[in-house]
Amino acid sequence: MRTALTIAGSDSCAGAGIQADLKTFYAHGIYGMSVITAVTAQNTKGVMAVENISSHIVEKQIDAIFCDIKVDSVKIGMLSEIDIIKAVSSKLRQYSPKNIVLDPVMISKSGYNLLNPDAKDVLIKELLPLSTVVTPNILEAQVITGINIKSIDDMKKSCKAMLEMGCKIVLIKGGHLSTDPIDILFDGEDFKYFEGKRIHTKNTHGTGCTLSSAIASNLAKGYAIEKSIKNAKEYINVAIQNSLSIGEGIGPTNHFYSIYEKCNMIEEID
Ligand SMILES: Nc1ncnc2c1ncn2[C@@H]1O[C@H](COP(=O)(O)OP(=O)(O)OP(=O)(O)O)[C@@H](O)[C@H]1O
Ligand SMILES: Cc1ncc(COP(=O)(O)O)c(N)n1
Repeated sequence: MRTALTIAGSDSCAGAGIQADLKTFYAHGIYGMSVITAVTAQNTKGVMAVENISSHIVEKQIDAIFCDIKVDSVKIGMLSEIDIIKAVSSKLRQYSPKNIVLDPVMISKSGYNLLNPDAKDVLIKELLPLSTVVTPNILEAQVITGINIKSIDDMKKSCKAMLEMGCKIVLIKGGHLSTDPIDILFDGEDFKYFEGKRIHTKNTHGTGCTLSSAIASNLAKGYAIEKSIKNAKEYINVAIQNSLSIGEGIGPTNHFYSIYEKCNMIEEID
């Protein structure tokens, strides 16, 4: 059984964060584990409150897992404070897992700041270089690089800047474009484009979390990065197509056991 670990915040309505990640791992046939960095009180309408977990307990959760279980892939989501970012980066340096997918979560779809702005530079310095792939959305890429993104060319410039800042591979997601979404992957040499048709729904709570944990699931199975992203894009498409109109706000993506059968992703390849 392959395993994946999410290091992220809890979302009480389970559309994003730890809960979305664990559902995604399960749907891929991966044994999912979690290190909780914050507890958020949120629903489809917004985030009402956040309580961070102490960096000491974050470290202890990471130790508890790595000293006992082989971890094939790590996905990192919401880390809101400097001491938590430092604790996670130092523990990941200690255990050096093979695959790390960093989703640099900053602001929720409902507009709540999930990263303390003071912690941005530490996130960049400590976690960008440690990660196998970093998956910012357009706004996050803008905040990280300072490059305003209005076009595909701007996305490419931003990709290059992210590599100069220490990323090994970056995937800038185009969900927030006004056109059909296009995600761009850059490894320092080639650009790869993942194009899709926009699904017209307001229910996209947790799309970024779902995509990054689907990438982590595929890496855990042994797929190379490009194939992992291709599979993850198929997964997020089905999850958005079947997203749920529960609650009054931005509803969640939906996860099915059958999705991975449909995408033929049950096998482990190495
Ligand atoms: N309406 C849509 N139709 C099709 N694909 C979409 C749509 N919205 C987002 N995506 C895809 O979903 C993935 C996540 O992209 P997005 O830009 O929404 O991430 P995000 O803003 O980080 O998400 P989150 O707000 O959950 O953190 C990308 O692959 C993107 O192309
Ligand atoms: C705990 C947690 N992590 C991540 C997100 C981002 O997801 P979204 O942008 O869809 O609100 C969130 N809302 N909550």
